[in-house]
Amino acid sequence: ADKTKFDFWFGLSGDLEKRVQDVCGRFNAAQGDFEVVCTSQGNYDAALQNTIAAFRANKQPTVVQVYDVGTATMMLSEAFYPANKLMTDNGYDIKWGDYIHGISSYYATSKGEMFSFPFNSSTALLYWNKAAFEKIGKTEAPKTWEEVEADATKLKAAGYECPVAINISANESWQLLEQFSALHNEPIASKNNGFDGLDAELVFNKTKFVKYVTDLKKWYDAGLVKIKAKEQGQDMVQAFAGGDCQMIMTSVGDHGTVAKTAKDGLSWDVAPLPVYAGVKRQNSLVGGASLWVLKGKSPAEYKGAAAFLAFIAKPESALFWSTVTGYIPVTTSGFEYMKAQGFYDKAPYKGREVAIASLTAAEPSAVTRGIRLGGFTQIRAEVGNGLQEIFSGKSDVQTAIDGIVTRGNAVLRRFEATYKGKTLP
Ligand SMILES: O=P(O)(O)OC[C@H](O)CO
Repeated sequence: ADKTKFDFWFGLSGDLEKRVQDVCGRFNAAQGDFEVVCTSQGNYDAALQNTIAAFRANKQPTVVQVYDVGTATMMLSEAFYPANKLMTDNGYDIKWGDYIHGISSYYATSKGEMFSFPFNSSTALLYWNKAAFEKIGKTEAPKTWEEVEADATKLKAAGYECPVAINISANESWQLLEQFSALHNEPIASKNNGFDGLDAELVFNKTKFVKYVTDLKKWYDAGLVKIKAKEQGQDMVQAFAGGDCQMIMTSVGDHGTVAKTAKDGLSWDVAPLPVYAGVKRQNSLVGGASLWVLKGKSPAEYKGAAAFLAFIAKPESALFWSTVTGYIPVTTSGFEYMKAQGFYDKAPYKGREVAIASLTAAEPSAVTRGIRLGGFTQIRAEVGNGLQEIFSGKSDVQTAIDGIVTRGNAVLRRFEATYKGKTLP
């Protein structure tokens, strides 16, 4: 019999795009009834925007990967088939309690229902060059921002031209604003980062974030921080893997890519992101994306989607996916299976446990559960614009961050008006 084909659109690109294709290939090889056709949309923003546009034209895929901060937009969109309902309708008994609580709670409704499947979960980490640190007499990564400044100064004096590299596009709102705020237990927005109402307002122009960006700019002016971008030939991950820059902050999802592309002999490791001295470290935010099923497809396609999602949820799939990327397992059974297989005892996977330690450093607070704000793609774009203004010297830090908040709040008010009378589920 002919196989039922269905589409899966996703946001990951580069090496991670190939790894998603590996997962699709494994599913297609594992059974004979369905064929998932997987297509990268280039990045997370595009995956969400293209899906919304396709939905309007009735050309949507059956399954789509939506990043963490797209959750509110999806939940209010009425474009999806709830994951929990899809699985029940197709005869699967998914143990939702098997999903690691900090991960499932990011995506769950206020009643604890799961409308999407956690897939690639991450957090941001500090990647550091051990050999360079040895040159300045250190065997450990800096734990505070004060230490980062001191270490970067010494690295610079020792001849390292790029002690810290950052990217400042919209995407890095994640590390620079969102993760930083969570670690310092500071809100991004009122109403518990939006979880408690569509009338939330951005507040990060009045938090420690302002001091942080002020310091980053000061360190940039002193040559301790360099800005990298793919458009200029090298993004920060490439700069780190190439040994050109000694510290970066990026997703543990990039761990596999760094391991694979690191220049010969590069000695490196990962550590939790630093916090300012005297701050009690909070848990970092769960990053990554979840998988949503869209409305308007045939029963056969839904059967395929359910089989695909059940396949991904298996412990063996967790082991495969985590091994080839850097993403953390999203289920307890996956994590236990990986430990039983000795995964974390082997280099270079050892360091991956740092991500779990960072995510569980404290019981999540009201502002470290996640972010649930509408239109967050546009808000991140505003964060990117504001950072550009600051680092190009066009605007002072406070003025630029006030501007991000004002424009971001306008995005939130438009979203609220679109869904007038509705509340988050
Ligand atoms: O780079 P990722 O996949 O860990 O995702 C980072 C952010 O959570 C995306 O919103």
